[in-house]
Amino acid sequence: MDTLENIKQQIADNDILLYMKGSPNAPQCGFSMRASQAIMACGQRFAYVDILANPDIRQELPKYANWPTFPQLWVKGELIGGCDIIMEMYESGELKTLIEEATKGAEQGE
Ligand SMILES: N[C@@H](CCC(=O)N[C@@H](CS)C(=O)NCC(=O)O)C(=O)O
Ligand code: FES
Repeated sequence: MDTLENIKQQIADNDILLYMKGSPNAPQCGFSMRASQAIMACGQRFAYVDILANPDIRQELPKYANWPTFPQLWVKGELIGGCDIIMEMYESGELKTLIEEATKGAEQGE
């Protein structure tokens, strides 16, 4: 599968998906660390892709997303944003609501 198809598949298959540097348990950059910790604090399972281990995705996703940096949080096929937006939404409580809503859909078998 080519990289763009792979990206589209990942976004379609995972209701909550974080593209990041490293993993939630071993983030490789402060921006990815803060973003993954905020999402973990919302208490739901989420998928992630380590873009340091996938340089083709690191190169292609910013063009597809029209968003130049990592991390990138995608919920239900839509780009939510990067670290700044994730932290703002976390602090206002919006992130928890968004993540919980996205998980509810999955439980109903959508
Ligand atoms: N203000 C950004 C900070 C993220 C950022 O600047 N990321 C940089 C450094 S980790 C990046 O992804 N650069 C492109 C790259 O490393 O491929 C946000 O809110 O997410
Ligand atoms: S890897 Fe240097 S700022 Fe993210």
